[in-house]
Amino acid sequence: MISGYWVLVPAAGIGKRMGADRPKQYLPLLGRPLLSLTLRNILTWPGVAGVVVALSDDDTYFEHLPEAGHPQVHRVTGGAERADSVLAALNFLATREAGDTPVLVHDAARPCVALEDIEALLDDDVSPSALLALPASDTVKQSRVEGGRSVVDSTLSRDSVWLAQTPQRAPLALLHSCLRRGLERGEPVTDEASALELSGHRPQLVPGRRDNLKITHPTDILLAETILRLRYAATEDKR
Ligand SMILES: Nc1ccn([C@@H]2O[C@H](COP(=O)(O)OP(=O)(O)OP(=O)(O)O)[C@@H](O)[C@H]2O)c(=O)n1
Ligand SMILES: C[C@](O)(CO)[C@H](O)COP(=O)(O)O
Repeated sequence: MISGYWVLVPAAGIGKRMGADRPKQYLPLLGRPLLSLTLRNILTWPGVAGVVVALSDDDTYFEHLPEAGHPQVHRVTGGAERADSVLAALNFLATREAGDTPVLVHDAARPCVALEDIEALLDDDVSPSALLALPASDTVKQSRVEGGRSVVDSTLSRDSVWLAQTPQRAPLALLHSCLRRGLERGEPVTDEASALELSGHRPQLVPGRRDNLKITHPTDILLAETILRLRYAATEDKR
């Protein structure tokens, strides 16, 4: 398993789809702010060299998190889109670490990622450019709009359909150059893998667990709390 990698955490979003009274990364899960749970999870991963969190320039919540004072946690100001926030974190890291430094990018909004998934992504046999992803297990429909309604256009083969998750992994200099290039071209870069793909790379897909959900809508809060409650209980039972 690789070590000495850095984890970049885009946490500068506003959570429009959550529709809460604050950015979703600060909503409570089991009584703790979501971002605190995600950072606490990350800081248990084996071999982490440091964490860079990208925050909104008007973020007044982060400084109150216990992880804000952690020596391994650094902060930068994020940007208008997730990719801009990731680029800000890469800019910070590029002045401090060698270009071959492994980097993992992990959404603040994914607190439930399991250690077994992280270990799978960090395995020595995995490509230096890789991502966790959920293989489609339902029938997959392609839609089109007819008469103002979404209707089925076709049914896709699920065998080659995966839902991208995070962390997504790549060497620092490669990700930095690919992301900069994608943004300069105005490409829709919604994850790190798409930036690499646009430059001709083919990141490896590593099967991830379904419980590594991204907290996006209100119902996801309840799902995540249930996942974490069961996980903590299972950990207690092992003691
Ligand atoms: N300008 C942005 C937008 C998003 N993110 C982060 O990227 C992650 C995944 O993005 P998403 O789930 O879309 O979060 P939001 O953009 O906050 O959600 P919404 O699209 O509903 O506003 C989140 O941790 C979010 O904080 C970020 O760092 N900078
Ligand atoms: C990066 C990501 O988690 C992969 O599924 C996802 O794209 C981030 O959420 P967004 O809504 O696209 O910003």
